[in-house]
Amino acid sequence: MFTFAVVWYSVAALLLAYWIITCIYDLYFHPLAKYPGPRIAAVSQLWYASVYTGGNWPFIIEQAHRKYGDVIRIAPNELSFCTPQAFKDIYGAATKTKKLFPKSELFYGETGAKDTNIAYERDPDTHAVLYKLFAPSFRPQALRDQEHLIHNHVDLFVQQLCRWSRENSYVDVSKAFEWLTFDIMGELAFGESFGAVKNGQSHTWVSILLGAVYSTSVVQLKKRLPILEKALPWLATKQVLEEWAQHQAATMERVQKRIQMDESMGERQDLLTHPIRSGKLSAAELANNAQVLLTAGAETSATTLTAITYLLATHPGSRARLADEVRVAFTSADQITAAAAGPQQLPYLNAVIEEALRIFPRRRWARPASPRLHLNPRNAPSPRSFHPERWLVSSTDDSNSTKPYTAAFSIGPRACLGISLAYIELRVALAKIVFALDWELVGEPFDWPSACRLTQLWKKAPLQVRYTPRKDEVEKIPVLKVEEEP
Ligand code: HEM
Repeated sequence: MFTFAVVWYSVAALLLAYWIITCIYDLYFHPLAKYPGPRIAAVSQLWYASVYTGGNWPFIIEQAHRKYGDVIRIAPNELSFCTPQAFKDIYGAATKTKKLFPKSELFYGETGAKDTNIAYERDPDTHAVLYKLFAPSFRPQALRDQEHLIHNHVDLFVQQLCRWSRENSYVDVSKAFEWLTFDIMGELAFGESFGAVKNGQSHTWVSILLGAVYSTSVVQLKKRLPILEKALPWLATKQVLEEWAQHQAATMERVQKRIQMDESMGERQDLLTHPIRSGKLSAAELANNAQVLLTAGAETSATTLTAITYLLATHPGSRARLADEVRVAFTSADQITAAAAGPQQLPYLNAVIEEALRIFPRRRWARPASPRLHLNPRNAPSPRSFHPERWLVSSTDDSNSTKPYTAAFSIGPRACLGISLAYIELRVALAKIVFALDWELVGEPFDWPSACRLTQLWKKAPLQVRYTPRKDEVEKIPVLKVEEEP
């Protein structure tokens, strides 16, 4: 007799049979079956999802590459590569024999007009239009014109590092560098700083942005696990949704203000000057792009500066060598400029920056070649060691050593638009801090990189540092010119 129970059992048995057959197919007959990797990753998205949501993505992917090799299967239809050649093939520009490898739709989801921005846009033609609008603001002359703003922020920051260290006995640099870089990007994109360094605390706009980015990492998985799409409204709390709506409104307000300021800015240019004057983007599109410029530009530089601080504090020999280089090259802090801190002038400072970018690359990327290639021992011997000297090998050296291949800013048509700006910030900030201050970690030593988690962006573990002025140099640094936050 037909009962509901029989129907349910039959449906369950059919589903189970279907699942078993799919697993057998994925494991033995799928076109990717020959690639090694965790067995569970070959048959389901669950491995990927659990690794990603736990924040340990880079560490586990690196371990998996160490265990299984240079090409590994990380999901039923997905491979991860970690060799320089694969990186060049995947990220490089299209050629006569090679098509462009687009950003993955699994990563960015669909982009409609509402979502389009320079970093997320997948369509090459639409991206090219946006690129033409934003690129002029990142050209060398445009950046040179804005460099003095960066100096104002860095000079104030150096003074504040001393003040905070004196008053609180340490500074959590994981936060402090975010204050600095978001203030700089706020000034360069919205025409006004967030005033976080001045006030010694995060601005609400930034806290909500970072909070939302960290807490919505699960959104990244909705294309892989469609069930999440239905569950998302329940996963995000009412408060998060309300805060996010307020944040969007505040972004729009800042952009409207920036548009109104445009005429009074005269010759002065910033990152939005060209897109605004082109008249090709609506206020909503400008706001969306400004937000992505801030996130792409500030969090990345802050993470790199925090990583450099940790690496130098734990490698006193490297710090002493860097201090020697900087303190011999300059007799006062106002001689320090991005050009005067370039690779020809300060090779060791630039080697330190490259080495930190190698060890602690930016977040997970939208295509399958992993930046963990930086930690491939065939690319960089003893890859976990901080060894800036590996960047000082010259092409005329007799030894067999070569510089590692790294691509911290990516390559090809979707490479970082802000690379020159990033180097200006990193060189100026590092040179000025090293010139004026000494520093030491506070508390029990710990492995800071392993305590950080990747949830879309790096969620950095607190890093407590005590700064002390080197002689009287701090007093010589010009005092701040940053406007008060209204
Ligand atoms: C240490 C600092 C930085 C690092 C390591 C870094 C790294 C990267 C990487 C790896 C990408 C490619 C991402 C992908 O393929 O998914 C990228 C894209 C981008 N970055 Fe940066 N970045 C840094 C600083 C900056 C700064 C200061 C800005 C200035 C606003 C910026 C703006 C952008 C933009 C707009 C894109 C998207 C480019 C496009 O798709 O055309 N970045 N960055």
